[in-house]
Amino acid sequence: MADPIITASGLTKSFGATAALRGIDLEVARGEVVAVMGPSGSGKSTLIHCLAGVLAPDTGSVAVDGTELTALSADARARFRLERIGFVFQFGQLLPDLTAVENVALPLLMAGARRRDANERSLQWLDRLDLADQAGKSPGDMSGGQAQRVAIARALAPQPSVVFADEPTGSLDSVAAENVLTAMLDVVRESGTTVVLITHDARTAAHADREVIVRDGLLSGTAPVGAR
Ligand SMILES: Nc1ncnc2c1ncn2[C@@H]1O[C@H](COP(=O)(O)OP(=O)(O)OP(=O)(O)O)[C@@H](O)[C@H]1O
Repeated sequence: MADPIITASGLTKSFGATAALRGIDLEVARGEVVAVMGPSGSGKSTLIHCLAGVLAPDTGSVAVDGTELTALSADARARFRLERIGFVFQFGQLLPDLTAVENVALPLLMAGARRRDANERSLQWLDRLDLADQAGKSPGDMSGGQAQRVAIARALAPQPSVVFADEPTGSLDSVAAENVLTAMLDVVRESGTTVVLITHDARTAAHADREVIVRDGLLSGTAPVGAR
């Protein structure tokens, strides 16, 4: 691969007697959108947690955007995640007492931005996700799809090297899921952000550039979307 932003090799990870990853090699190109699929319990979440530096693998190495994560201390990995990695979860995990604009500004403030700049950038990202009119609302006063788009704005606003998304539309009905996914991928492709997303849904995976299948802790296949 010409310009991989993620290079993982020989990843293994066990939890007690459970071997969650049993030797995974994976490269992801800069700007690529990769869908990770596979049965429940096959190791998908463990894989993206290792790629994102949330978990340290037992063996193997992970490099993201030129930084060897497996050589960093837990503290240094946490700093790296804050500055360079975005996360979107199935349930947005927005802070309920903050407004949309405050939720999106939070990681910018934590990374050292001034409040005024953080608010300005936060508003710009909300606008890009068609949420300008929701900026002052708290998550409880929005639809599930709107709240998920706020979570996406929050993940993208710090301009991370890679966004990891774990079932980002899994809690939404199919119409809302399609809208949220399309909104996310529009801004992702426009900004050239790399995305690795876990999904059980073939329609969601169809929006990616490539599918990667995980089975029993191993990659059982990888193919460009549309090639199957
Ligand atoms: N923190 C943990 N402690 C113990 N076992 C774990 C832990 N995390 C994952 N596992 C086990 O590792 C295996 C892989 O789990 P993982 O969550 O990576 O699978 P998954 O493919 O993401 O599943 P799902 O699609 O259901 O979310 C499973 O057998 C799971 O029970």
